[in-house]
Amino acid sequence: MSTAKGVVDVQDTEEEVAEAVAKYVANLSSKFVQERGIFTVVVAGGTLIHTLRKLVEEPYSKSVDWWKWEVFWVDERMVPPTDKDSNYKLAYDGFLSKVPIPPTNIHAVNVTLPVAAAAEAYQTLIKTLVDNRTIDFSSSSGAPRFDLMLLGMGPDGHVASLFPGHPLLKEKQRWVAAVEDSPFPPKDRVTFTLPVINSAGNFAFVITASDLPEWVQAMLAEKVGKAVNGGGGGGGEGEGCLPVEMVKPMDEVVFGQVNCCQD
Ligand SMILES: O=C(O)[C@H](O)[C@@H](O)[C@H](O)[C@H](O)COP(=O)(O)O
Repeated sequence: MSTAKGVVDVQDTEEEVAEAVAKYVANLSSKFVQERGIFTVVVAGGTLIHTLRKLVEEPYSKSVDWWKWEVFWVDERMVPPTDKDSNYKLAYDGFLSKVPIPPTNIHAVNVTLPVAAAAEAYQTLIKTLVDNRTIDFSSSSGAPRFDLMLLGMGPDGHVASLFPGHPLLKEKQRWVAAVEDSPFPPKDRVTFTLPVINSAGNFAFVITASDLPEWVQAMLAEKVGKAVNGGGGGGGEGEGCLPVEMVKPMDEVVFGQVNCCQD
């Protein structure tokens, strides 16, 4: 799997998407472990974790150097880590509990704090890890550069907990922000902002839902078309611009199925 800019990997089935994603992540893991001795990975909630299942099966469960992984969340819902809505629980049950990543390398949002304090604490943690070079830094954007960001897209075009029309889409300074009015429950969330998402060293959209509304499919097909042509996507910051359209990292791979991201 190439990691060149604007790769689109459309498979026939979800099973094949899961295979392709596992191979892509395992390859990047070995590249970064070799180059940096560390692999910083950001995950989302949603169906992504289920799609990652092949990565925790053989051969990858044995070949990946899990001890070098540092794991983060692009967004978290402010519920206890035992709650069915917790992104931590989702990732722990489906992924993290199955591989030997040291617990100290698993960086969850502190959901015991009030949401604004939790966002600030997560940003402080990330700053500390940038300062000690665990997380790479993009001098061009001034934001952390995670080695890999694995994201999904919501049915309304939301990414992380950045929702259509939300003022946080214009955030330029903060790396992590609190959301207290999520249109999907729970209302309180902590999320990375676009400057961090767009600074990712490698970025993959993993989109396997087949029930996306037609207008979202059309928008995605357009984004995919732009990626195929090597562009970073169009769209500006104007009103009505979907969060997914505002995601423009340097190296983007879109994984999808034939029935989800093609016209
Ligand atoms: O906490 C969240 O809600 C997620 O991080 C969110 O951004 C998710 O990735 C999308 O909603 C896609 O979800 P699906 O993969 O379930 O479509």
